Amino acid sequence: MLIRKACRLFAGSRTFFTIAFVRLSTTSSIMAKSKFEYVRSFETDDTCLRNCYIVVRLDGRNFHKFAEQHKFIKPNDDRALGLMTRSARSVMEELEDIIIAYGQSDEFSFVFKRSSTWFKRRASKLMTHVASQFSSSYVFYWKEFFEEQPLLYPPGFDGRVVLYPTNRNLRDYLSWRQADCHINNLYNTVFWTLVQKGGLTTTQADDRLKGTLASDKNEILFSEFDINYNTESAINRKGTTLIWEKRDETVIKRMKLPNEEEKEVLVTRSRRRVEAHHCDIIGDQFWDEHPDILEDDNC
Ligand SMILES: Nc1nc2c(ncn2[C@@H]2O[C@H](COP(=O)(O)OP(=O)(O)OP(=O)(O)O)[C@@H](O)[C@H]2O)c(=O)[nH]1
Ligand SMILES: [Mg+2]
Ligand SMILES: [Mg+2]
Repeated sequence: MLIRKACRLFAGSRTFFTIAFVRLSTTSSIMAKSKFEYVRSFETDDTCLRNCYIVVRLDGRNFHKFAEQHKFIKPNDDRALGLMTRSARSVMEELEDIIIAYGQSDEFSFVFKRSSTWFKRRASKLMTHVASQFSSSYVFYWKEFFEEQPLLYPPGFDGRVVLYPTNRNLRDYLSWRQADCHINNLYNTVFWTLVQKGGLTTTQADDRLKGTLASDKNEILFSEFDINYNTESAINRKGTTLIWEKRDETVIKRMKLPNEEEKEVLVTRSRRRVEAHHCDIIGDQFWDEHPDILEDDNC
């Protein structure tokens, strides 16, 4: 009522209207904010424990079907592995504090350094950033690897966060993933060799391999197909490990010194780059050769 009167009195004064409107709307939005703000307390604290390595592992959703529909080569498709590695590289380059990543098949694990304070160590933020950067990169770079094969539908990746307090725990985690790569790849290699070269049906190949040990599988490959498993592609046997490494880079620069003509000079500088390795990470050699990856347990 009072406001309406005041409005009539000051009709024509734009300033008054503006001030009154701003005051009213501010008051009501403050009231609304305080009324609704309690919902924030429903958010749970998902801060990762300090001094632990934070591992985010992604895995392709229903990639059995995705691989069939996109005609992935069996048992290993270099295009698919290349695209996974390209996407993981993009995650490492875009997101801070990832010291090492390990991938095989449709999965990739990313390890954040122990002392990372990125996103206040909030598990959900870390995981969703990794998953979304990886997924969008997978789609973005698809054509670079699959050329004529169209992407038929948007792929998805699930994510989980696991904390490892000691260097031994972290190394054992990575060893577990590499052992999984080895077991699956040996099985898949023999299975598809029996089918593709041995003429067995998939059911017959499955039956033939029931109860066999790794040594039996190696023997089948060697004696029946002349294949030495140890000389098969390291990417497939060992998976892909990505780490940051310093490399010297030489570029040509045009320079002009006072009282001299402009000339081209070679400039060498050291740059950090994500490098891929396809080697054993279970033994000590890799870790001895790259002592900067792990932080001291006693820090
Ligand atoms: N042909 C072929 N298939 C692949 C390749 N890489 C991954 N795959 C497929 O992706 C699957 C990945 O296995 P899982 O992650 O255990 O299973 P999934 O079907 O993705 O199911 P969820 O992860 O539970 O959603 C494999 O079983 C293969 O069918 C490849 O290079 N070639
Ligand atoms: Mg999967
Ligand atoms: Mg998987």
